[in-house]
Amino acid sequence: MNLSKSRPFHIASLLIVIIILAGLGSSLLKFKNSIQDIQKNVGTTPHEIRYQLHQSISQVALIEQEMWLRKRYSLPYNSRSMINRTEQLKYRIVNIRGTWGALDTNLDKSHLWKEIDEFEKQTLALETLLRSPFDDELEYTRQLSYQVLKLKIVNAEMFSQGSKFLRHHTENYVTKLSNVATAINVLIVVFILFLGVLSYFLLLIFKQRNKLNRLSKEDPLTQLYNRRQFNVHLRQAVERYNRTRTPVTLIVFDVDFFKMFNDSMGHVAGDKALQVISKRLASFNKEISGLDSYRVGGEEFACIYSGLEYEDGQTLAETIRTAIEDLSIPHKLSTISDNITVSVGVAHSSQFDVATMDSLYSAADQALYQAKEHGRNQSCQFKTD
Ligand SMILES: Nc1nc2c(ncn2[C@@H]2O[C@H](COP(=O)(O)OP(=O)(O)OP(=O)(O)O)[C@@H](O)[C@H]2O)c(=O)[nH]1
Repeated sequence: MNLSKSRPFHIASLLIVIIILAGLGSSLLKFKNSIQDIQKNVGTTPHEIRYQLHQSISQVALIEQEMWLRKRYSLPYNSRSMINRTEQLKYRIVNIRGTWGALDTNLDKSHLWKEIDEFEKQTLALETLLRSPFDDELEYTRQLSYQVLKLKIVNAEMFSQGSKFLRHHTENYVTKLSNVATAINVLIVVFILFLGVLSYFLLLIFKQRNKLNRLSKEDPLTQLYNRRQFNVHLRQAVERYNRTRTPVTLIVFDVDFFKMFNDSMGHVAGDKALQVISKRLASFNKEISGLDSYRVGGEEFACIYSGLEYEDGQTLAETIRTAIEDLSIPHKLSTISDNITVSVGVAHSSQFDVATMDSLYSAADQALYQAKEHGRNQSCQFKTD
């Protein structure tokens, strides 16, 4: 994977994620507002309007009833009580206007305003009549009954128009509500899909990252740690030694006469032999806690072990050397054995006042050279002068 090429892809993915999240956020906000809107315009406000309309009906019914009682018991009509009732009706009209005004609807309300105006006109006419002096009681009673009747008729009309309007309005909102519900369903599906796609891409990115991370540390032929990781670990071990005096043993070894092995057996067999040796080293890593093995060159390997004393370094080197010989990989052209052997060099941090990566590595390499010089298939410890 080309990292420089994948950067625009990552930026684009990030932008898409941000846009989708922003879209989801604003949709949820709209959804919350819609719910509040529906609550107000389908619940609270229509309920209040219905209450006001019913109140006006009962108020007019009370006026009519009082008229009838006054007629029956020959009481005066233009009493304070009757005038009070019309005043309450006027107050009711103000409330009716207010509640209708608060209803947020896209339906035309103009005919409702006309009904309310007419109702108010008839209420005022009744009030004027009640406040007016009269001479002819019979005629006055007739006019009053007629006015109450008119008031009752416009009241009934206002009530029926209002109820009809509220029914349409509610149906309208229920449609809107079902649209909102559909939108929410779509939103949920989109969100789930988005989460699915996001998880898939995240998984892909993590897998790629892990793979890249592993490849940057691993030797492709043997799956041992590579030279780069060897450098990192050796630097850390040496720094720790200089800080805390935790001893570091460095073992480097090289297959004997490997050129001849390749020449006689072929490169593929050479590769296979390197893999078999590496597998044995990998099992050492598991068996000996704190030991790490590396392929540091073509047929050159290294082991780092922190915590081992100087005297035990060569014992470990010998263990590794004999284990490789015991693999019994036939080497026909070797002049020292029938099988593949290795020569090993060992260096120990205690051999330096201030150890460095280079000094330790160069010491182990010198010891390896000594092992080769002395006939191969053996291990040598670095000797200080
Ligand atoms: N098959 C195979 N051969 C490799 C690989 N890397 C290096 N080699 C071979 O390892 C051989 C190393 O040869 P030399 O450095 O001459 O050492 P040698 O033949 O092992 O002899 P001494 O080290 O002196 O015992 C070369 O022929 C390289 O081609 C690899 O990955 N696979």
